[in-house]
Amino acid sequence: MSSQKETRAFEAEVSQVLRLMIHAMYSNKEVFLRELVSNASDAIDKLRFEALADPELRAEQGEAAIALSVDREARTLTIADTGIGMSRQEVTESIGTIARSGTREFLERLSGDQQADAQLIGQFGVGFYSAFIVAERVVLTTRRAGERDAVRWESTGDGEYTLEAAEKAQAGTEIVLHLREDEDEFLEPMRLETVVRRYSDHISFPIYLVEEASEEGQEPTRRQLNEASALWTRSASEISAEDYTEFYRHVARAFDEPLAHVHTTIEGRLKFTLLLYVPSARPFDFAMAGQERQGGVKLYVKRVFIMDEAEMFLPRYLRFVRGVVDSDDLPLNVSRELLQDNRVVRTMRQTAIKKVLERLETLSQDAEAYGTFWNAFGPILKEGVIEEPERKEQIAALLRFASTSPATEDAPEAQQVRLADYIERMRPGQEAIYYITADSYASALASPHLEIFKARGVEVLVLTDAVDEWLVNHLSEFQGKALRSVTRGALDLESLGKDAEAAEEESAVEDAAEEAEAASEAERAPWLGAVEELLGEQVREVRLSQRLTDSPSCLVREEWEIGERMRRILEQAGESVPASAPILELNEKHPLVARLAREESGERRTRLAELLLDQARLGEGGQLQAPALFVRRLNELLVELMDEA
Ligand SMILES: Nc1ncnc2c1ncn2[C@@H]1O[C@H](COP(=O)(O)OP(=O)(O)OP(=O)(O)O)[C@@H](O)[C@H]1O
Repeated sequence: MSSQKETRAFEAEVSQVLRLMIHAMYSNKEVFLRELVSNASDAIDKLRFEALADPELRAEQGEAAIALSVDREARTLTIADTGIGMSRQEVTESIGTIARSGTREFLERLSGDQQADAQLIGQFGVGFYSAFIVAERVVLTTRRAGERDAVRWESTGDGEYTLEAAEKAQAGTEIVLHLREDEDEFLEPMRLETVVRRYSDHISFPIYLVEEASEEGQEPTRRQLNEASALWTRSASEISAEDYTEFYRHVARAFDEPLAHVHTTIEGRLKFTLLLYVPSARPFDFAMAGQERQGGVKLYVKRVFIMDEAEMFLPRYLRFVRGVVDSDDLPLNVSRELLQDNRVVRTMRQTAIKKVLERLETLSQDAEAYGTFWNAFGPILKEGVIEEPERKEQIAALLRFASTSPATEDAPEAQQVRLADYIERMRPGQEAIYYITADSYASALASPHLEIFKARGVEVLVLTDAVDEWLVNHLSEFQGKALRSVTRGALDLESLGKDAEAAEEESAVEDAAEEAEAASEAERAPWLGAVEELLGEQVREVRLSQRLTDSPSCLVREEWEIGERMRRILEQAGESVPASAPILELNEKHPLVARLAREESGERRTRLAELLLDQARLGEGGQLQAPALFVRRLNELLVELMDEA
């Protein structure tokens, strides 16, 4: 390895983030210490873990501790840990670049508006770089445990850094902050103590403040600032709300206020502790589909850190949960493979699921907090209905939907209606829970399929998340009431129930609908057969509609068929979906349909029939194979009508 000093440029984004961060975080500058202590604690965890299997590393372990020391004359604050340290390559990778995918996404979201960006960075956090809020120069010396050579990284945070070989007796990392002019407060022991107690009391290892001796020749003294016992091992009554929050921020690498936590120790045949949190915001790198983060919790075995993102302790649909699980029964040398099919893990997982779902139930009694949760993670929780059929009913009770009878008028599209609310509001005699799936609330509301429901005052749930298409396939009923799509199957008007108060207003609508019903029950009008023939394989059947009151036509599918939206979602995901012809329903009361029924010219009948079919396709958000043809037919018809007028 070269011992020469080399100068390198930061990735362009680093300088950008640094500038922004110093500006944005200044009002809360003390958090730099939390960040550095949090990294130090992670590094000690990692060394302890690696040392389990490696006696050489064990020999290198010093006292697992973090030391803060100040040099008043030099105006420096030093944070030293006895953790795993970093190799030269690790330093370049972790400190010189922005490696975390979340950081990239964060940068993409920057708007250029300083204030908005400042807020964003506040939620995001910046880890190591936060040192530059208070330091004009940072010197990091580190030696990876098991390696001989140490490396020194130095930067003033203005676009470049230097790297050079160094000596370091103890494995670990030492960060010297050369404080900016106005930052003398961080040379004060009292100030450091307050900050450590506020943000880092939960850290499992001792954090010492090393104080210069008051008289020359004397040894420096050291004082422990934090409690230094793993937070989850303490009893809940001894842990303040702030401690819980700061611990969450540490384990989840998050900056929000968690919405809720579960903290429980089970002592029986197995002994384990769970400290699990429900975050209030979705982390930046929490993508919804594709290469999303696995989720999972930190696994400790008898208080020793074993792994991050241990996903086997929670199901996929709870992958937003963060926290720690600590088992007394697993072996310290446990591997990911071993955890996959393990009795201890299964028990811990079942307890975790039960506790988290119960906690969500309690949380749901607080509409505001639950709304925050739902907006961040609702679509993920919905996966539970699909993933875990045994708990389907329990999870379904936690779901919230938008509805045609919104809970709040100013945000009608908000997902706030519980299935139980819906059932409570059902009209007497109404048999099913009706829903419509669509790309947006607005497009759902404009759907012709909703006409009869609107006319009858029947509430319909509006499902706009992609996962809803699967959800409804797996949730065929709730509390004994079937879930039924308004776009599927034959509609039995009786099943919509009656509303005694609105009976009179309804009667006109009902009369019309009943007439249609009578007509469809009576011998099928021959013109329908003729239209069906004209449209050929494009439709399975043409029939009179009970759904429509205003629109002339709509498409309907059978319960078991793949709907138009599901087809689009699957096709976008690159899956081919076998074509199936829908049923075309026509509204006999509509003048265009009436005209179609009595039209004698074969050519005009074809044109009208095709137009009504295309309109129905557009009405459900589908695409026309030949939009130009649709336009031509429409124009021809308009011109003819103008001529007639
Ligand atoms: N004291 C340390 N000892 C060993 N490695 C460290 C230390 N501090 C930082 N690192 C390494 O540098 C990486 C980047 O640290 P940084 O604090 O910038 O981000 P992070 O810890 O990954 O995430 P966050 O921004 O949430 O803190 C860490 O993931 C770790 O690998």
